[in-house]
Amino acid sequence: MAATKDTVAAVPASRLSKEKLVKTHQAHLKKQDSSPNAPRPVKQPILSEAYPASAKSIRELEIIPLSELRAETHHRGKGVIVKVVSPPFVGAGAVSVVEDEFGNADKLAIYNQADSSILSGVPEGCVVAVKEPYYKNNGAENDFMICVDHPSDVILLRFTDPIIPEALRLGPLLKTAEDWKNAGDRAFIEKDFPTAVFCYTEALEASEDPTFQAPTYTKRAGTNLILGRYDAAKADALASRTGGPQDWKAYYNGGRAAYGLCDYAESNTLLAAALKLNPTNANIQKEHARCQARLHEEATGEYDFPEMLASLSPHSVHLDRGSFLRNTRVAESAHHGRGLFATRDMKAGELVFVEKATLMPNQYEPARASAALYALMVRQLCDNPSLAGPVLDLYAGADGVYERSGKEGTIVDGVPVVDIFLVERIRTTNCFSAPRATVENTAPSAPEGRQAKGLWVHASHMNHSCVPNTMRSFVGDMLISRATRDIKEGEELFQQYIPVKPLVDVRNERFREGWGFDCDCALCVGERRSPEAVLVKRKELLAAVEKLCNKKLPGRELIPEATIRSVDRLAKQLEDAHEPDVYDGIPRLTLIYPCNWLVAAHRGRKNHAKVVKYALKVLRNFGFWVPDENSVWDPREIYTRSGNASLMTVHVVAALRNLADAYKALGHDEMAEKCIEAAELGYMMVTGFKNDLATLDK
Ligand SMILES: C[S@@+](CC[C@H](N)C(=O)[O-])C[C@H]1O[C@@H](n2cnc3c(N)ncnc32)[C@H](O)[C@@H]1O
Repeated sequence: MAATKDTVAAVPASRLSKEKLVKTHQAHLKKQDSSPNAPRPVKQPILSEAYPASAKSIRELEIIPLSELRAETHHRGKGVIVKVVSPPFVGAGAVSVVEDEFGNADKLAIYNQADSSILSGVPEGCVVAVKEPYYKNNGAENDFMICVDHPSDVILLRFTDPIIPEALRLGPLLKTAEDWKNAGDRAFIEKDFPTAVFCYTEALEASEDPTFQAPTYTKRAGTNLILGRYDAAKADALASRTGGPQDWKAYYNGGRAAYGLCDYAESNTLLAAALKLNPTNANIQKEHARCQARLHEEATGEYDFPEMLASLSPHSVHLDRGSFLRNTRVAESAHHGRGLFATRDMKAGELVFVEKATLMPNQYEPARASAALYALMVRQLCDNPSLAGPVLDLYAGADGVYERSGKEGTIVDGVPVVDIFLVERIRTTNCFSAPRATVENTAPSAPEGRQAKGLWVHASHMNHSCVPNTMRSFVGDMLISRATRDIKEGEELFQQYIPVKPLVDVRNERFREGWGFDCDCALCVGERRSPEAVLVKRKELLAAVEKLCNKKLPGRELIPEATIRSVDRLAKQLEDAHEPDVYDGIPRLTLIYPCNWLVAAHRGRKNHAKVVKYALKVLRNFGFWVPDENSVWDPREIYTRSGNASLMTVHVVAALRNLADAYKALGHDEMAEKCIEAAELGYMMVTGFKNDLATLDK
């Protein structure tokens, strides 16, 4: 058990000796050598064990010897400085044997370092500082280790850092700036990019000569670009300028780095400066044109969605596209905290916004998707501190659920403070599941399929409603949001967090568990007006009708008239259990399943008039306006005349399509055509762009 504020844990009576530690470690290393390419698991944080990242500089902490570490204790206000005396054993983290200035040895486990960090493989001989270390038992009685969960709690010290105690000091390994630069070049050629960055940094520290510094900055910029450390690459590129005509390279690299950060406006400025100095350079021209295309998408929302879909492959789900966000803005919400709002009127079906994922790993394996997103979030926050602003600002649960120090994302001791428990809370509260492309999996009966998990910062500001005015879909890592009804400027935009369950208490249980809220949408508020006895009755009738329907599935067999009559009877009872004053203008979700079943059963028997009857009920029960054969109506009116409490789903599209088929069979061609047009508009809301309704059958 961890020591609390009131209890002080004891210093362990005995610990493993250095000899024993090294011997066991070497045995582990031997095993590792025999399977060098084993995949590295991700150690995902357990939120109930959360503790904050150190927000202090190592220079503010009291440095203590390893022998003073207490078991199961977070040593607040303290730090240790140790030399790594073994190669690392690399698994979910990197485990090494370390030694302090007094000759005490211990085990150090460093987790959550990205491959781009030199600390992901903690080189033997380096000296590190662990801030506010967490010391814990490792199973056996005298087996302990320092466990570093937060990546910013461990700092690689430069060899010349005066904080290193005399006994651990090696002095600089290499003498001159030129030596370090050459070492960097060698590491670069060997593709050891983190070491190359380290060596170029030492080279830059060792020389003040601008004619040496400029090309070294250029080298480090290029290496950081390869590592995806775009903030650092941009800073290095700009630092490499000399004021001469060769600066085109600095602007070019800076432009590429800004592009990597999806800051296309800045990228455009830098690339334009590069072009000015070197107008005929084909690489700059190409990057500049690419940047212009992104700016065009951001400004207009013009995308070639079919081409984007066609470009997806198992290796490529990250689309090189800009985000179109200008129809929306973040502002305070009457429902909860911040929300997303319309900045202009939008028509049903129109693009509300299109957002490129802030972070989405190409990992659709259900068992790995969450861990992969978590690992990517940690890596990117370490590698590109400018991301911290938008990502760490996201909602992470009610105040007090997880205390922030306020230092998260700020640079302390040269690295951004990254709190992995906060990252995990933000992930669970804000991430979306995304299929490779929504259109590939829309058949109403299709199983959910493989989904990646991703973070879309802009979309994350949207609150939930069970009867939302927008619908999201995906093509690769692009989230497409479309209006499901006409939206007025200034209106709050809502989305469904998860598919809503028919029973009000069941679905709200999910919202409470996942996000800590009770929904106050028109449907939930309305349904809660039903007396408890009626809620119970509906629950029972729903269970009974589902049981009956599940016995025979209309897609597979011809349903006997007697069974249809039984389902119809129960559906009628269920319908009667909806009070007209409560359900005026809101969906009756418990009726969807039996009505869909009845549509399919009657389709199987070619009872077209009955198909029309029950498909219209499906529309009604999703809260939509129901067209009338005897009146003049426009297909868009399905979405525009339905009030503000309809629930758009692929079942609505399927119902409209079934209606169209049945009307056609009955000789009502005009109704059939209008229903098809309405279905096509609805299918665009569901899939994100215009798609052939026939893909519904795949
Ligand atoms: C992804 S965030 C949405 C943005 C959030 N409102 C903010 O202030 O940043 C999800 C959180 O918003 C809140 N939320 C979302 N929809 C809500 C609703 N309909 N009613 C109350 N709270 C809601 C919940 O606390 C949920 O955990």
